[in-house]
Amino acid sequence: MAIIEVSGLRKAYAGKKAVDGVSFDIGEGEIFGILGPNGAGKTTTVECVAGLRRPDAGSVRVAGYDPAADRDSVTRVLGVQLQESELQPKITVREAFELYAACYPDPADWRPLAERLGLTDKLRTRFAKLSGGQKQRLSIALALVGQPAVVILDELTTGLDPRARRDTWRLIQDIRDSGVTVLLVTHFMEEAQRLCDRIALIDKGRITALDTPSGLIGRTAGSTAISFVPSAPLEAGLLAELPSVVSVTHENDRIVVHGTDETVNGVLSLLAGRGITAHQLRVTEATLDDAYLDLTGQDA
Ligand SMILES: Nc1ncnc2c1ncn2[C@@H]1O[C@H](COP(=O)(O)OP(=O)(O)OP(=O)(O)O)[C@@H](O)[C@H]1O
Repeated sequence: MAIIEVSGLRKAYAGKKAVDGVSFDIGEGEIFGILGPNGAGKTTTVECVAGLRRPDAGSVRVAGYDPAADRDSVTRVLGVQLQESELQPKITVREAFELYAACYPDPADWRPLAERLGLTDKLRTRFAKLSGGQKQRLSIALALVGQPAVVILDELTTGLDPRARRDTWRLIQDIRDSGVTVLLVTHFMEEAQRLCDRIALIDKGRITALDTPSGLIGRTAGSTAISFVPSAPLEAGLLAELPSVVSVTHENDRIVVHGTDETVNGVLSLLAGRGITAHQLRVTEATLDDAYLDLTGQDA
C-alpha cells in the first residue's frame, strides 16, 4: 500500500520551473531514493511532500493527508531531517530532545533513541560542540522523536567520513526494519545502490527513470563488459555480430566487448569454437554510477 502518493507535482520560483510534473508512489516500509544533479528539484519535491512548500499544481498525499491543507495530521505521521538542519548553537543535546518531544502529542521516549544513535554521553554537549557525524545523528534522532510512519532524510551523509557514512547507512536500515518508510534524497550512488529499494532519477524537474537499483543498471547500454587478450588474432567483425553487443573496442592487445550476460556467453563460445584462449579474462558489471551517467548524461 502506498503511504506517499505524488501526482503531477509542479513548482516554480519566480516563473522558473523547479519541479515540472513529478509523479511517484512510495510503499509502506520502502526505502525510496531521489537522486539527481544539483538544482534538479529534489529538495523542492520533498519540501512539498513535507508540507513546507505549497505546490503550484498536482497532488501530494502522505498517509492519505494533503500536507498543504492538513499540516497537523501530516506532522503526526512524518519526520523530517532536511539539508543543513541547524539548531541554536548553545542548545544542548538533551534540550533539543526535550524541545522536539514537546512538539508532538505522542512523542517517543527520547532516551532509548539517544542510546540507539550513540548520543547518550553527549546529552550535556552543546550543539555547536558536536562533530559533523554527531550533528547528523542528532538530526536523524530528532526526526524520529514524533514516532513517524515516514521519515524524510535529505542528503544525510553529505560531509561525513566513509566510516560515519557506513554507520549512518546501518542506522537507516535499522529504522526501516523498525517499520518506518524512508524517503531519502542523495547525491551518492553507492548510498542509493546499497540502501534504496527503488530510486527516482530527477533531472531538470522531471523524473527521467524510476526503478530498482538493479533495474536502473540493467537499462544501461552495455551493462556487462568482457575483456581479454586472445591467444590468436580474431577475424575483424566477428565479435560485433554476437548477440546484444553494444560495442567492441581494442586497448593494445586487449579486446573489450560491452553487452549483456548473453554477450559474455557468446564471446566464450566463439573463442572455444576457434580454439582460442582468453588470457587475462575479466567480466565487469555496470554500477549505478554508469547507469546514472547513461540515463542523465552527467555526473552526480
Ligand atoms: N527558495 C527558492 N527561490 C528561488 N529558487 C529556488 C529556491 N529553492 C530552489 N530554487 C531553485 O529551484 C531549482 C531546484 O532546486 P532544489 O533545491 O529543489 O534542487 P536540488 O535537486 O535539491 O538541488 P541540490 O542537490 O543542489 O540541493 C534550482 O534551480 C534552484 O536554484
